[in-house]
Amino acid sequence: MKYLVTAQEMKQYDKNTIEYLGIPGPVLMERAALAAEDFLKERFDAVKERTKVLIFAGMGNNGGDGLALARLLAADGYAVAVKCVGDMQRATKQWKSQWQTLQHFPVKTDSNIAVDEYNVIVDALFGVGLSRPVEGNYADAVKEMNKAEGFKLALDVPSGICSDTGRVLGCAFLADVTVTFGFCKRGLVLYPGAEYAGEVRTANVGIGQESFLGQEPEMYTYEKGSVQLLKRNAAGNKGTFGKALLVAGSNGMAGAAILAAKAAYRTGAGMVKVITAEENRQIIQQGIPEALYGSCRQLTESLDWADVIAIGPGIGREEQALQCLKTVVERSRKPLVLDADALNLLAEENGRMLAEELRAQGAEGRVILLTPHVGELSRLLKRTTSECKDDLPACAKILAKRFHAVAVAKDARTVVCKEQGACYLNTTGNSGMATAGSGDVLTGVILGLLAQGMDAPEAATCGVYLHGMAGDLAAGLHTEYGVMAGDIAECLIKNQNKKA
Ligand SMILES: NC(=O)C1=CN([C@@H]2O[C@H](COP(=O)(O)OP(=O)(O)OC[C@H]3O[C@@H](n4cnc5c(N)ncnc54)[C@H](OP(=O)(O)O)[C@@H]3O)[C@@H](O)[C@H]2O)[C@@H](O)CC1
Ligand SMILES: [K+]
Repeated sequence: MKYLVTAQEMKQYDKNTIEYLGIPGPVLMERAALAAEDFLKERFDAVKERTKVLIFAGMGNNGGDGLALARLLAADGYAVAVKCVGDMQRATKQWKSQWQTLQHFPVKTDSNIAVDEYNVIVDALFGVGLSRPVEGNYADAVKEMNKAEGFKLALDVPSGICSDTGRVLGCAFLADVTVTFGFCKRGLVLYPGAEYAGEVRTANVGIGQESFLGQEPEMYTYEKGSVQLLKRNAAGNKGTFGKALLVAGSNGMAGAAILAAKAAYRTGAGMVKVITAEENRQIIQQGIPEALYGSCRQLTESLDWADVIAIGPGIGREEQALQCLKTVVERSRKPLVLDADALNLLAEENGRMLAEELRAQGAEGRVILLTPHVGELSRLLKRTTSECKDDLPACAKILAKRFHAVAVAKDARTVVCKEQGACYLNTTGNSGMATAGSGDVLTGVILGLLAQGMDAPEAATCGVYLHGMAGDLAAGLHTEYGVMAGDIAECLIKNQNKKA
């Protein structure tokens, strides 16, 4: 597990480290600068004589890191220059102290620095202290850095990227690599920040879990290779691995049901039964002969049969779909995944009572998982899609609380939230997965994991991770252009623990 922090959390952990653990701020700053220097040496030591480093320093402690890095590099024999941006009178105490020390080292700091003479550009304008859009001299500096041709390194956060949301505030530095200090910031993983950050290296500067003082970060992700599936019972039979009921596919939408059912099997479910429109019988039985088939009339008895249920992929919004949803909600209390049109129906006026019923069931302890994409989320929360996109974790949390459920908010970086506790942000997957049917596969994956007895939050996080890994494998075979949902289902669980 890897923590992802907000600016406020990071500042609190800095403060705890200094005030409670007794490690002085200048020590942390020195370690931050040393970590950045280590990285540059790893890349450029072999061509040291030809490496000229230009550091743009703001007036906060991020700028202080930049000054400390300039000193370390100069002492190591690199050609270094520093361009200060901002009013030195207003610089932080640590900045001023770094500036004084720097005067004893051969670092160019005068005003006539020609940017095109440097082949490494370091951005130390703003870190977690960015509080408003970048404008004026700062915006000019960002543009100058972006225009320069050299290798681009950001210290802590690319300037202009909001550490919490990954949004661009005004304009932002486009880095090749970001060396971030202590913990990875959320904004380096969320888009568009992730694109501006380039490759992210998280450096240990002496701020660790001891600095939480009981307040853990509210977001985490899985590192590649860290996801564990439930151990399979060698003596098990198909009943051992769970009976998964899938209500999916209206007339003409059999594909959604096939994809989800396939994904549930590929993830390890023992038995999958598909309840779908009568017209789909033949195509389902040909498309996935391993699945049991039932018509909508057999729904009630199938609810008794099932261990876990998913409803939504391809069901449409017609009366029959609403009736199926009503039956699933009212006639069963078994773990339930709601996706696609099941969510749209809940968001509509004639699904309002059903949504209320579901909320009440969630409050009484029914296991509910909701898997909306941004559009479905916006309908459920009655917010615009850009409001949801701009702060997906916050919106997912609202949904989880409203339904006392696990919310899986799907986007380029999918978020999983429970009512209480930390959110999971997924980092596997690629643009190839933005393709029809990809969400149906995810529903099947989560259903398959639930069927095997995984608890709901874990099935959601693990499911999203595995789905993304399968998408990455599929992109390896077909490129991000060529991935189709069926490829994702085919690649499930193959080498899911392959390291990056
Ligand atoms: N604590 C520690 O010991 C450690 C800290 N570390 C480092 O410190 C960094 C955080 O430092 P920080 O808190 O000083 O904030 P930082 O990002 O430098 O910027 C603040 C300055 O920018 C200004 N400002 C903001 N937005 C602006 C805008 N749009 N346009 C113009 N000005 C703007 C803001 O002005 P103000 O808002 O106060 O008017 C203030 O002057 C952190 O990212 C890491 O690199 C590491 O060394 C590890 C140990
Ligand atoms: K920076």
